[in-house]
Amino acid sequence: MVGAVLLALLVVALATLAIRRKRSERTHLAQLRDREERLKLALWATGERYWDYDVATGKLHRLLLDAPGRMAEDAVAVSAVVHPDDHAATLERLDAYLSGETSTFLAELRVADGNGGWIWMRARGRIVAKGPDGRARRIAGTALNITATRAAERERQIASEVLRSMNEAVSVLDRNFDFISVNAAFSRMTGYQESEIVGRNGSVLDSLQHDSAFYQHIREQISRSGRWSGEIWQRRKDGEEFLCSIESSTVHDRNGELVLHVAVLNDITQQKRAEQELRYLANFDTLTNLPNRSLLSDRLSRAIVRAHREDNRIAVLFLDLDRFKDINDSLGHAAGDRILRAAAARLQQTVGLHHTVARLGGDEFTVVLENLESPEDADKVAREIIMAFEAPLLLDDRREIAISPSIGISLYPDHAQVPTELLKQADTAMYQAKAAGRRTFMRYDDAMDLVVRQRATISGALRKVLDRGELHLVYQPRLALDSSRITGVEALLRWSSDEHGEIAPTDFIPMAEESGLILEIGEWVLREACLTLHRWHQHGLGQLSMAVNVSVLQLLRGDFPEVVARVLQDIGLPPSALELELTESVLMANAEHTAVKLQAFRTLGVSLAIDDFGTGYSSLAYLKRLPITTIKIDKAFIGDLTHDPEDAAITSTVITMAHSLGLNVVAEGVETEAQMRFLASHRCDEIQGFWLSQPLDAHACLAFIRHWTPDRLPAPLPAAPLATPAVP
Ligand SMILES: Nc1nc2c(ncn2[C@@H]2O[C@H](COP(=O)(O)O[C@H]3[C@@H](O)[C@H](n4cnc5c(=O)[nH]c(N)nc54)O[C@@H]3COP(=O)(O)O)[C@@H](O)[C@H]2O)c(=O)[nH]1
Repeated sequence: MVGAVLLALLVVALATLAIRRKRSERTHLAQLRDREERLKLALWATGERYWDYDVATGKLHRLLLDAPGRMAEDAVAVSAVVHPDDHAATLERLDAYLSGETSTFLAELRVADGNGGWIWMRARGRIVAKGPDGRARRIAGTALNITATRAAERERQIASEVLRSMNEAVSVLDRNFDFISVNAAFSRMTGYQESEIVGRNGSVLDSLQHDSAFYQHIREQISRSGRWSGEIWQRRKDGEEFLCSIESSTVHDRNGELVLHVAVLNDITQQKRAEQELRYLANFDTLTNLPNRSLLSDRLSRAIVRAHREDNRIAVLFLDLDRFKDINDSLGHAAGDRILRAAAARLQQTVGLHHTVARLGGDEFTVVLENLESPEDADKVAREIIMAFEAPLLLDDRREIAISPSIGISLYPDHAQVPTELLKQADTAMYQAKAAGRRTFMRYDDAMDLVVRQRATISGALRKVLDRGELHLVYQPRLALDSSRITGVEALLRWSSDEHGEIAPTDFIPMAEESGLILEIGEWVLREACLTLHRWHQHGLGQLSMAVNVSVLQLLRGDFPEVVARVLQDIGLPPSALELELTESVLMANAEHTAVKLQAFRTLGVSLAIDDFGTGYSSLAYLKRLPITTIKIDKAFIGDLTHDPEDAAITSTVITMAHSLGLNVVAEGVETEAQMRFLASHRCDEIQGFWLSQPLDAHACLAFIRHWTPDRLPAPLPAAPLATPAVP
């Protein structure tokens, strides 16, 4: 009985155990299935694939999973699925892991995709089983398809390589305009290295040329429209500002969300500067910085359009500096340039910045006055300009120079409607202002055109003057004040034209100089004057000398000393009987060259006089270095000698100084006895002028000299009770 009970209990216990085992096995199986499901889900979710590698056989067991729950398993030889090019590298990785060099097996390799292609996998694994010898038997792990990631990475690498090698500076900024990356060109351009600028805001480049609202506005525009291009000022790391052309575009993600701003920058400062320089050169005169002819005609055209619309009047003032050529020749071109610059500044200062002042070239300037109420307004400005030039121009720290302008005025709509005509008429009026004695202005009128045409006709007639024999000489005697003796005469040229009547030398000599005809005419004068003197010598007046005027062109001509020598020789006149009169400007033109020429005349025995002394810019100290024998004080000083203490002072000083240099002094333009007395009392050597005699033709002059008696001079000469010179 006890046995039966024990047996029954045993059976029950065994049955219970069996049931429990079954239950436990079921639970275990269920857990396994659950884990497997989770593994499948995890593998599916991560995209990873499970693999198990048998080290001894080289077989690879794989779980292939396409969708949750759909898992297949295969076993393949490694060599059959791994790309042959990746074998060696993969085995190296495996060795590194198995030797303990790395803690995990990790390799990227190409694996056959089953369709004849290859996919890139990143495999990771660990030893899951070891043999009794402790060596790895199985390694298991997961593999992830990284084909797309690798392609993207490669694209990213190529893109960044391209960026790096680009000449244009490129920056990538996030949606807040913080820098994410920049290329080397960007660093070169801005001075910021990538490490310094990444994370900082784009505003770090904002310059002070624009206010912050300007930059903010641009950033808003970029955010709104996704694109922006334009030119803005930016600032480099060292603070230097530069003009930058920027092309900015925005990159969006797949959902259309703004991700990045990419900006391509170009430093266009130099390019703009070059453009500006070109524009400047095309429109401005580089010497004075005033508008040039091209910009002037543009501005004048616009002014005409405005004046037409608003029914206004415009004036064009054409201004030329008096005797600028002489100054330029005598003081040199550098000084001439300084005068032009100073004159330009004086002009602009006088008319104000709201009126256009332009330089047309040389010493010609133009002023455009707009909104004039009457023509007299233009006269007023012209007068102001002339007054402004009363004060000398500053040449440099030590030197100043007095120069006056002559101004011609034309008016729109009164005289012309187009810029070229207005300029031409103002030019014509300016010439009339010059002819009227310089340092004055003239308003254009139609009669002036006639004068211009006459000038052209005269200039044409001048070419035939020698052939037609229309030239003749008159002679003005010179008197020595100490001996009351006629010492000689000055030959003065006259033109009696059949067509045009008597033409003054002041009108035709400049034309002859302009055309070069003065060379031929000058030689004729020289020969004619020498012939006359030779005749007079033969008439027993052997002490007389002849002064002949020489123009700059004659002096500069290479063989003038030879011409003079030949004429004297041809005629048989002693060189000492000839005096050449040269103006200061003639002497100062090309001073070095001139000095050599002058010496050649002195070697020949010809005397040299400086004509019109005091009107030029030479000093007696300078003239001392030239082989001059005589100075002729200009009639401008003599005319006012008796009224103007300054002229009296200058004249007496010049006489004293010239004597100290051993020079003979002749006073020109003596018209009154009072002047003659003053000059005699100040020991002037000789006089010439209407008081003694007008210029006379050869016959009359010879008669005058023959009949000259010294009793016309009161003897002894008393000291002149005239203006007291300020300088002894
Ligand atoms: N290169 C050459 N120049 C010449 C020649 N002949 C004359 N000239 C120059 O022409 C300028 C004007 O000369 P002109 O009209 O002959 O006048 C001269 C005199 O008539 C005048 N003069 C003389 N005395 C008086 C006077 O008392 N009062 C007064 N108001 N004028 C007077 O002065 C002129 C003399 O000038 P200068 O030569 O400076 O002595 C004149 O610049 C001539 O030089 C020529 O052949 N070649």
